[in-house]
Amino acid sequence: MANPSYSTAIHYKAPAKVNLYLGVHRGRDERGYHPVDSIMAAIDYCDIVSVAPAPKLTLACEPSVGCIDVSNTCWRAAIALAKLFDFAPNYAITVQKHIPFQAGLGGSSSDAAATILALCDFEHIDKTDPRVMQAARSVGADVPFFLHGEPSYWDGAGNRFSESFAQTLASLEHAPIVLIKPACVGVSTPAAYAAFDEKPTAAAAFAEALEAFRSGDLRRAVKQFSNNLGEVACRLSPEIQQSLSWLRGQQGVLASLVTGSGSSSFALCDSHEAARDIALRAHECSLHSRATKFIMHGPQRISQTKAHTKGHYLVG
Ligand SMILES: C[C@@](CO)(OP(=O)(O)O)[C@H](O)COP(=O)(O)OP(=O)(O)OC[C@H]1O[C@@H](n2ccc(N)nc2=O)[C@H](O)[C@@H]1O
Ligand SMILES: Nc1ncnc2c1ncn2[C@@H]1O[C@H](COP(=O)(O)OP(=O)(O)O)[C@@H](O)[C@H]1O
Repeated sequence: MANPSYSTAIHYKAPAKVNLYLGVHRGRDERGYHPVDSIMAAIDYCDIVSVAPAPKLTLACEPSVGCIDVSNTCWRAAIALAKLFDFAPNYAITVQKHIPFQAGLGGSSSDAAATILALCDFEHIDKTDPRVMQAARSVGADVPFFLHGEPSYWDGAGNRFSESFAQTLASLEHAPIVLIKPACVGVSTPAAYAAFDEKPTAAAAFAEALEAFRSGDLRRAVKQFSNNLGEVACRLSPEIQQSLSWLRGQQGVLASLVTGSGSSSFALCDSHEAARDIALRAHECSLHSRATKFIMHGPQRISQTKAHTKGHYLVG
């Protein structure tokens, strides 16, 4: 693994997301993207992205995600930002992967956003410059969300900021969440959208959901949690449907849903204890699980000590 000099490296914690509402609509735009209404929130389950100056652009992921070049979102993010701001992307990027991939948790999008933010630090780029968002958008639909990081509504292809719920959903901060994922089951995002095209399912009424999220009443908002791409994921894999049904039957669950294109599902719980108990029981049922909490921000810079302590990374 390429090892950036930790004395000069910048480290970011890159959090995962869940979709609280996802409505996918028929049709594709000129880039092949479906129109969506997406309400996302970040959770405290993080990769660590480290960036250091180097003779040329290099990338390493540990453990491997099977792509360390142009097919990796961090690589694409570095190239896109460098082109827009006219600098040479001579940096070594390393990613400590903790967020499972093909899981609907947006790990690769968050890694890309963290890469962009670290390069902005090195290159003294104003992070509010619209070209920073442009670079994010060019890498993937969910990358712009991570530059904001607060619970928010995105439309277009899911990459156009529409509305923040940071104020109305302030009570979501630190709220308990449990994630579960059938072992060895992943869903490719393009495959999920292709399966949607074959047999589109209608999105839940969005106007009602939007009103509930705006109301500031979390109990009202949770009743509107919905994801029509999750239905597609359940169709593609019976294990996802089974794990979601299992989750729905657990004590302390306020609302549960497949996130994004799957394969993870999540539940907002009535206590951290309930979330931890569900995670333990899921583990006993051979499901991957993680109890954690909602956060109100995207990737955040962390100190060298936190990022790299004798090879162990402090996460979540
Ligand atoms: C489904 C969602 C929900 O948040 O997330 P994940 O499940 O991947 O986490 C997103 O729409 C995924 O966003 P992201 O993972 O960034 O997708 P991208 O890499 O940009 O796109 C991968 C492919 O998915 C399809 N795609 C993506 C977004 C969209 N609005 N319509 C699409 O049809 C396209 O085929 C595209 O080529
Ligand atoms: N930085 C990255 N981390 C993880 N996967 C990546 C990365 N860059 C590209 N990929 C590719 O993207 C695919 C899924 O990305 P991911 O964001 O984890 O999907 P999802 O959000 O649906 O879980 C992986 O199978 C992998 O091949």
